[in-house]
Amino acid sequence: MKAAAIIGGGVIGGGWAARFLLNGWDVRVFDPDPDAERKIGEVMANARRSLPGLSDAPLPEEGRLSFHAEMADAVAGAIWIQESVPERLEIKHKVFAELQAACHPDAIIGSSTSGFKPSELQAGAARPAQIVVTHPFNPVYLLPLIELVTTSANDAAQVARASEQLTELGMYPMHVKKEIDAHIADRFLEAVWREALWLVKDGIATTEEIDEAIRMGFGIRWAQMGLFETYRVAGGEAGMKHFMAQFGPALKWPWTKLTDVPEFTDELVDLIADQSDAQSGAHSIRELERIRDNNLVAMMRALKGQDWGAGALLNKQDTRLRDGSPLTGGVDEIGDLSQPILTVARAVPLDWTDYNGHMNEAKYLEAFAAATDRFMELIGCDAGYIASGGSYFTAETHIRHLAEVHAGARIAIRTRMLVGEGKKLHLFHSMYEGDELLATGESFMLHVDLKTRRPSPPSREIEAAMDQIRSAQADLPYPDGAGMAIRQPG
Ligand SMILES: NC(=O)C1=CN([C@@H]2O[C@H](COP(=O)(O)OP(=O)(O)OC[C@H]3O[C@@H](n4cnc5c(N)ncnc54)[C@H](O)[C@@H]3O)[C@@H](O)[C@H]2O)C=CC1
Ligand SMILES: C[N+](C)(C)CC(=O)CC(=O)[O-]
Repeated sequence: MKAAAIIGGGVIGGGWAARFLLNGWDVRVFDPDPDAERKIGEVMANARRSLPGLSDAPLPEEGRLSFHAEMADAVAGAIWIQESVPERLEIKHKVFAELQAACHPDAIIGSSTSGFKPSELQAGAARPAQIVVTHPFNPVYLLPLIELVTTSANDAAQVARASEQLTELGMYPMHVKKEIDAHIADRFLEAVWREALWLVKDGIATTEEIDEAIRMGFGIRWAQMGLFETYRVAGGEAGMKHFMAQFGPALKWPWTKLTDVPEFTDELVDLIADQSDAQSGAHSIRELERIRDNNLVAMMRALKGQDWGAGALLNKQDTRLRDGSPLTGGVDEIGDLSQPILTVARAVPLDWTDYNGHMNEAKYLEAFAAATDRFMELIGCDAGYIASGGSYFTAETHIRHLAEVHAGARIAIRTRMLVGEGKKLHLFHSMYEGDELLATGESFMLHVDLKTRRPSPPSREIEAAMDQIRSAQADLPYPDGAGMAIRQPG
């Protein structure tokens, strides 16, 4: 089991703790705040309902979380140390000195700093080469980008190791080789924030109007294509050169206040805080976090469907998680066939839940359909076979709901083949959380010729795989709840 030490468990340290824990790492926290344990507990509750369901593959089991009164204790055995203490250079230097006196010299020390250059963090350190910037984005448990900023003190092997660990955590390490204050993304965010502050100060727009201007338009566009790709499209058929020729001159017009910052007078701070209260004060911060997480999960899962941007990254992570698991391969590769076969193992995504606060009925069919697809693949009815003209069509389905299922629940589906002979395939799926039976789904399918759209016998290989499963499962009793119909109560 890998261990990470979290030094500073506030907004960002808490998010890092969740990212590591939910990816199977043990996490050891040091934070002098007596409320740190409660705060991380609340971040974990949000993360547990949102992060695991981003994946359509099984995540490792959650790691163990522990809190330590001494920094030296927290770093014992840690191969990754993530510093997320307040953004003050003298505090960070003091923390690095204490850390390096106690931690393993090969452990990576990543700093969450939003603005300091790695050379500033490394200055005066006992082992400068051990320290890199790993700048995350809030919420760290959902957003993949990490700006990995290094100096010439950091060797290539260390940078590769850091990138590898971050990738394993489902993140997107972007190696920023040329250090600069505030890295890449924060320079951008600061520029936008400065401009917004002027718009409020000058009475042009309220905080709410500015947020609407972002989220009703270019914000959605940025989330999927960024800036340059969006502008390339906006240049029409002539592309980027035409876009630059048309809109470049406006950059010199007096549209922006650029690097000027409005004075943070009491008046300006009150104006912005009051507008923000009027805009969002009906919700607590935890409620806003949950709304944000619901939206982020829905958007990222939509991008998964397009295999694009952050969604493409999630798909790659699913492939890594499935690799070597019993959820890939054919009948000869998955081992014991004598028990119901594991066909799905995943967490329930937030966007599978509904107004009743539990998994929507349509999603049971989606989960059981995934189990059927996996079973078809297992017996040889995979993408190649389907492309050659054979497949199965479902003729009848019956679902029973036996217990409530909530967002983040780690479910497993085990599948019995009740009939697998000739063109007939009759499956009985059981959905569990741990040992608790949550639902069953029964499907009757017919093998078809995709050209004639008529029932037809499957290939010899599929018949042989079904024979193998049938004989391995011959002694299993007929499952409880199979072959039922809806009856009149009483
Ligand atoms: N809040 C944000 O949106 C982002 C912040 N960051 C960076 O993350 C770092 C932390 O920021 P936040 O989490 O927002 O701050 P925060 O104020 O929420 O948390 C800081 C935590 O550090 C603890 N702390 C203070 N002195 C400590 C020490 N000597 N040893 C251990 N813990 C100590 C505090 O008790 C507190 O829990 C900063 O460097 C910041 O620039 C990075 C990305 C986004
Ligand atoms: C405001 N901030 C500079 C601390 C923001 C970040 O560093 C990244 C983020 O999450 O927006």
